[in-house]
Order: sequence, then structure tokens, then C-alpha cells
Amino acid sequence: MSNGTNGQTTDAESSEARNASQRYLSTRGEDYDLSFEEVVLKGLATDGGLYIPEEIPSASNWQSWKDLSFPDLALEILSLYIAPSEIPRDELKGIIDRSYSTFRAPETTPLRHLHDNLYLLELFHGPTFAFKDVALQFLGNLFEYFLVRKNEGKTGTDRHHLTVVGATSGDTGSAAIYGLRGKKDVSVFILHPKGRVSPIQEAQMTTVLDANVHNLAVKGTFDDCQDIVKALFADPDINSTLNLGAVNSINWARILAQIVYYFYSYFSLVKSSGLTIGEKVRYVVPSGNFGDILAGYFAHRMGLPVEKLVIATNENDILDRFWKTGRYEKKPARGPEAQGGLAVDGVKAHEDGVKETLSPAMDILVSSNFERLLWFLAYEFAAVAGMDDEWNRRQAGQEVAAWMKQLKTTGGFGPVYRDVHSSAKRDFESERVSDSQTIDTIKNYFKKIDYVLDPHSAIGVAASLRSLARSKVPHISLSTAHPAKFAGAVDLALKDEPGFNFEEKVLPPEFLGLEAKEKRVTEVENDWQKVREIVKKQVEEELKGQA
Ligand SMILES: Cc1ncc(COP(=O)(O)O)c(C=O)c1O
Ligand SMILES: N[C@@H](CCOP(=O)(O)O)C(=O)O
Repeated sequence: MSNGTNGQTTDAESSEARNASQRYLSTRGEDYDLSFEEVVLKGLATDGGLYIPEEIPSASNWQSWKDLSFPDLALEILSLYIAPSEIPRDELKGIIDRSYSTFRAPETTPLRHLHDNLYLLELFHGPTFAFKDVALQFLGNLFEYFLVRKNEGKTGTDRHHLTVVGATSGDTGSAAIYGLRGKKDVSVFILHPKGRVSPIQEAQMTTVLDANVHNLAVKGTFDDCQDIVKALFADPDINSTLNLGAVNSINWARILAQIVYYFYSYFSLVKSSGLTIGEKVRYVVPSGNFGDILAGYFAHRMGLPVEKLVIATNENDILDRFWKTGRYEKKPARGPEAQGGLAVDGVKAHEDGVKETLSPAMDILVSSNFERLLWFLAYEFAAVAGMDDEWNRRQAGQEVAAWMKQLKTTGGFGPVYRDVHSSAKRDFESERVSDSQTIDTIKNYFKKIDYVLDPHSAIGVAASLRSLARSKVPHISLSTAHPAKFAGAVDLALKDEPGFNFEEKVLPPEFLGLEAKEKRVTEVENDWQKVREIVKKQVEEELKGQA
């Protein structure tokens, strides 16, 4: 283990200065006792696992945070996971303040009352109009902070250069690019599935012409892009020579930053409704890679009064099927969909099993962050045996490693032990929403309250309505993107509605003329070794230019 503090302290000293919630381990058990800086810069663990804190901190004083601004609340929450010996509090505050100064809404993530007990948490007021900005503005500034510190007094090839590689189904890519464009000592490579992101999302990424930004259009699906990224991280050659960094939600900092808006929206609700602090609410989260809702799980475990976290999937429903059956399986669709034809809803399914839906950012077959939840479930299961913490952690790591191996070799695993499934059902419920239900929801809310939902947020609202039929507590439904990013789906739902005009009602001035701007993008085969060569060559050129 390295000390992660620019050589100022020994390993033992820096480890001691960190609480258990500020020390990190891998979900597959082989990597442990890492610092926050190490896990942020490494992204993916050496054993292929994802980093998690050794312990989720209990925030006994959370109620005292009620009147804090978004950045001040972020400082309180993030400080529990980042030791001041790693980032002094005033410097962490500086990083946070810079990150949220770019948001258009004064509250950063405003809460809107839709009707009755249903509230919408608008997460799309950042630079790229999607919830990813909340974490990626922070991560971009965090990378910069670590690099400036590492490179102090260094010149030429002695400088630490970070090569960021990320996979996107549309939103992570542009948010990462906006968070990292023009930053010193960083090259960014974003892989998107060619033709499977919306035209605005594609333009947001490819019209950024900064020299350190590279868009790669992969002939394949989002899962193929994600697999290529993971294969690059697993390759010792490129990983160590190019210092790979992750911007996807495999990077722990992504999950961490998202915990903040669960608390913030709870306090907004307390202040704007009759809710008494301490009463329970439900959060409903449009889900794909399981990163957003996992942040809600952390908030809940830290003490936030959550009755249930409701997972809302589109027709790519691996998560929904797990909650219903206890089995986690990619399982290609049966029937006409499996032949690549049109299914009931007009949804196109590809041979690989991924369906092309109207909510493309959630067209994901394998949800990478689910692995983090599995670790906590396996830990809880192991703890029943009454052994010590170290034993429980080892057991959890072994269990997760075995499940992941089975997923890789057979395409699925399960059913998991009954107690593991029950623990998952204690905290979560799930709903699957079809394309036609998505369209109906967009239509209904436009007619009912003159509000335009994007298709992903509409999935959350449709799931919320079902959940409201089971529970009377207030529901906070997460709105994950601005509707202008998904003009096709919105237009399909609303084009015949009297009074609807996309340009006037939906399009923000920032998107005007975007698609006509100059673009830069490279088409690549669905082959990780070919991608590796492109990345290597490009970084070498950039480094030569700097030497
Ligand atoms: C607009 C939008 N909604 C929902 C999701 C799903 O979030 P998660 O992958 O964190 O589950 C994504 C992307 O992942 C997204 O871009
Ligand atoms: N929907 C995402 C897919 C990548 O997920 P991530 O949260 O792991 O980065 C996207 O829009 O790119």
C-alpha cells in the first residue's frame, strides 16, 4: 500500500489517522486498507472488484444539518468518508464550492411538488443537464487537486499523467468531458455505443474540441463499452504505464457525491411540507448501473429515515428480475424480441439481449454497482455466524468474488440465499416500466400539470404512482435528466398535444445550434485491444507534446 499523501506520512501513520469509514477495501476481498486518494485515482480494484468503505458511518447528528446549503451539507457528509489528513477540511470545502458553483439552480438540486404525496427531485441543473454533473463536477476537481499536489515542483515526464477511460450510454460521457476538459495532466477517452445515444447527447460530447478530450464510437452496446473499459483496467501493461482513471460509477467518488442529494431533498421536504423530521419517506430512482440508488442506500444506512428505495427499470430489467426471483441473470429475451425484431411495445432487442428503449441511458444489461450492494448483503449474512469483523469481511469478499465469476462464465447466478434476498427486499422494492407506459406518463403529466418529464424521469414517476398505491409516505422521485436531451421520446409523447411546442417549452438556449457545430469522434471496433492501441498512441503523442 502507498501512503497516498505525497510521501509526507508512513503507511501506518496514515492508516491510523483514518476512521473505518475513511479506509477502503475491494468487494472481492484482495485489496484493502486503501486511502480515499488511492481508490479515487485507481477507480477499479486490482482484483476486479469495486471499492467500498470498510464501514458505513452512522451520522448521529444528521438532523442538525437541516438548514445547511447544498455545498455545506456536502462538506459534512464527505468529511465522514475523507480523512482530514488526506484532504484538509478547508481544501475539501474549496473543491466542493468550485464544483457546485457551475449549477444553474441556487439550491443545486431543487425539489418540486408534483401533486399529493409526490415530489420530483430535479437533478439536471448542472452544465450538461443530467444528474451525473453532481458527481462529475466534483470528481473533475478532485482529480485536478490530487494531480496538482502530486506534481508540485515536477516537470516533463516526471509529472503524473492520468488517462481517464469511461463508458457511456450518453450522460456520463458529456458530464465527464465537461468536468475534465482542458485540465492539465489528464487525457480523457469516452467510449459510447455508436448510434445508440440521443443526437443531443452525441453532440454534447463530440463538439468539445479540447486537445485532451477523445470520443470513441464503438460498434456495439453500452455493455460492450463498459467491458472494454474493465478489460483496460485489468491489463497490467496499460493500467500501470498510463495510470488509468475511472469516471464511471465504478469510481467510489461518484457514489459518495450522490449521497448528498438524498439528505438535501429530505430537508427540502421537511421545510416545504408538513413532514416532521424523523418521519420516513420513499425514494424512487430510475436505475441502470445502480449507482444513483446505491447512494440512497448509503444515506439510509447513515441514518436517513427511508421506508423503501424503489428501483425503477425500463425493459432492460435485470434488477427488477433479481428482486422478484433472487436470480441475477443477463438472460436474453425470449419470443420475437430475441430475433432482433419488434417486441410488443415496438422495442427493438439485439442479439446480445439489450433492448433499445426510449430511455437509452438505462439500456444496460449488467448493473456494475449491484456488486457493491451484494457485498453489504453478504457481509450481513456472514455476521449472523457471530465471528469477528475481519472474518465477516473475508466471507463477504469470497462470496461476491464467486458470484461475479459465475456471472462472467455463465451469464448469471442465483437464486441467492433466502436471507440475502430478504435483506435486499427489506430495503428495496422494484418496478419495471415499459416504453408505452413511459410515453403515457410523459403525456399525462403534461396534460395534468403542464410539466415535461424526460423518459428516464417518467419511468421514476410511473414507478412512484405504483408505489404510492402501497404506501402513504411522501415519495421523492428522482428526475435524472432534462427532457431536451431526449427530444425523440418527448416529441413522440407530446407532438399531438395542443399547446406543445418543443422549442418554446423544452429547449434550453445552451442546446441551440449544438448539433451543427464542428465535431470530433473516432469510430472503433468492439475490441478492447484495438482500443488499447488507440489510447496508447494518443497519450504518447500528448506526452511528447508536453515534454
Ligand atoms: C438519465 C439517466 N437516468 C438514469 C440513469 C441510471 O442511473 P444509474 O446508472 O446510476 O442507475 C442514467 C445512467 O446511468 C441516466 O443517464
Ligand atoms: N447511463 C450512464 C451509463 C454509465 O453509467 P455510470 O453511472 O456507471 O457512469 C450514462 O449515461 O453514461
